[in-house]
Amino acid sequence: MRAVVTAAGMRAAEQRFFDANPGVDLMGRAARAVARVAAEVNTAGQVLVVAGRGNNGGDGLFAAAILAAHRRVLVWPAFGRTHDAGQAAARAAGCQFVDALGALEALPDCGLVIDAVAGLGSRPGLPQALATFAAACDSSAIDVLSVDLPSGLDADSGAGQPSFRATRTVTFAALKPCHVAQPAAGRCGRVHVVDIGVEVAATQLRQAEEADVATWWPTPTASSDKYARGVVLFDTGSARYQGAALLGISGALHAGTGMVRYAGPVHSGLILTRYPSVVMGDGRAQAAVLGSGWGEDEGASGRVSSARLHAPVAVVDADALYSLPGRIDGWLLTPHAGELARLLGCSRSHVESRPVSCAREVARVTGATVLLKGATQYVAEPGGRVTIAVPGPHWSAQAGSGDVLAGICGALLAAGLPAWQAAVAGSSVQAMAAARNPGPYPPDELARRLPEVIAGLVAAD
Ligand SMILES: NC(=O)C1=CN([C@@H]2O[C@H](COP(=O)(O)OP(=O)(O)OC[C@H]3O[C@@H](n4cnc5c(N)ncnc54)[C@H](OP(=O)(O)O)[C@@H]3O)[C@@H](O)[C@H]2O)[C@@H](O)CC1
Ligand SMILES: Nc1ncnc2c1ncn2[C@@H]1O[C@H](COP(=O)(O)OP(=O)(O)O)[C@@H](O)[C@H]1O
Repeated sequence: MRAVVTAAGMRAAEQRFFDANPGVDLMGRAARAVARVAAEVNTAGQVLVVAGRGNNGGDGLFAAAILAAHRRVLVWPAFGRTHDAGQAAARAAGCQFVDALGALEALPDCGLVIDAVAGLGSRPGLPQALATFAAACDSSAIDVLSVDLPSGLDADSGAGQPSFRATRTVTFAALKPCHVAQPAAGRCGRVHVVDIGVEVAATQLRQAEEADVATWWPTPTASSDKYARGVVLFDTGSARYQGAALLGISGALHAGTGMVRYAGPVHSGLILTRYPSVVMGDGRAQAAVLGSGWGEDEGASGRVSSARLHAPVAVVDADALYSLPGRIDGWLLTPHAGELARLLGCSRSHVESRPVSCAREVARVTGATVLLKGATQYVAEPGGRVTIAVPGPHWSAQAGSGDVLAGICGALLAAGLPAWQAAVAGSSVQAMAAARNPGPYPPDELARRLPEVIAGLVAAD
């Protein structure tokens, strides 16, 4: 699990570090890390460092000085003034200083650009000269290494802004929200989190890693039977959305559930032809999956109440989200941004600009865990902790992916995982299956790829 720290949290951690370790050269540590990754990305070519006025520029200038020992380094102080000591070090090391025009002219002869314009202090957007330069980097496809974050992004949000687009980002001590929340995260490239000695406190926002999913995944033992592994009761689908029932069941079976019961309106012939192990009708279950493919069904609250008679907890998806039976501790809600907006009575764009606080609010009010689906998948617990799932490629943005995901989460809930782990593991494993099978697979085909991903995960654990 990786901590995700806001700019204010990072500055506070840095202050605590300096109070305890006066005189330690943190900038030197940061600069050495930048130079090390720069040398990994591009071993010998000319390097162009774009340096801003603040400490981020200082990191870039000291890195320039280190790199200049072995190769030609150009420095563009984008605002004329830069960090004084950093500038002196870069000059002493023989870096050549250029202006905006010189930087643009030199670009074709460079193998790497280091973006050290702004980091934690970055305001959204770029001034014109930098925007022109960043666009030139994009169109020349040169490697860009951003220090702390691509300048122009806001450290604390996932909002897309005119900014540098990095191939790699070197950040310090912990991830920041812009590294993990889309669309900003898509501009960071591969993110290296470097330990520079600054300790960050445990955070309420974290990002899960594959190793977490491997640790949590329920694997059968010699004493397992179908009931011990968990029974999932599905009431999903409708005459119009029959496929939703098949997709959810596929998710649960390919995620390794002990048994599936189906109590929805889709004809048994259709279900059993595809999945002969499904037991038709109600019965005792460890978790239910409700709502996928219901449509605007009149009987929603009756269907939710009926499921409560058979299962202690449920995954609540799609149209069942609007028929919640009061406080539902231990349950899992799986809205996308539009559905969460309807639950909160606000606009979709409001949810998209404040995903963490919106998901937290619904979790707090209902007592359930909320999995907010989308390009970044946030799992908010009633106590306020939010875990971001392992990210995956955007091919998964298609009708039916959410139905499969509800089924996977149902299997994990039935196996006994707490709702937040079921949500994080379920959404992560779906993303991992998509990442290991790049391309436009239909959601049911991707569900069939889950077993090989899960087998690999549990074997590696
Ligand atoms: N905290 C730590 O543990 C450590 C921190 N370290 C480093 O310090 C960095 C933080 O330094 P910081 O506080 O000096 O702010 P910083 O990121 O340089 O930004 C301010 C400058 O940027 C400018 N500017 C802003 N937005 C802009 C934009 N969109 N486009 C263009 N310019 C923009 C802004 O302009 P102004 O507001 O003055 O007009 C001002 O000049 C941190 O990210 C890390 O790299 C490491 O050395 C060691 C460990
Ligand atoms: N941009 C994206 N990148 C990756 N995955 C996405 C993206 N947008 C949506 N998804 C995935 O697609 C699914 C969409 O769910 P949902 O909107 O409920 O669709 P449906 O109800 O049709 O199955 C979610 O599971 C989410 O994981």
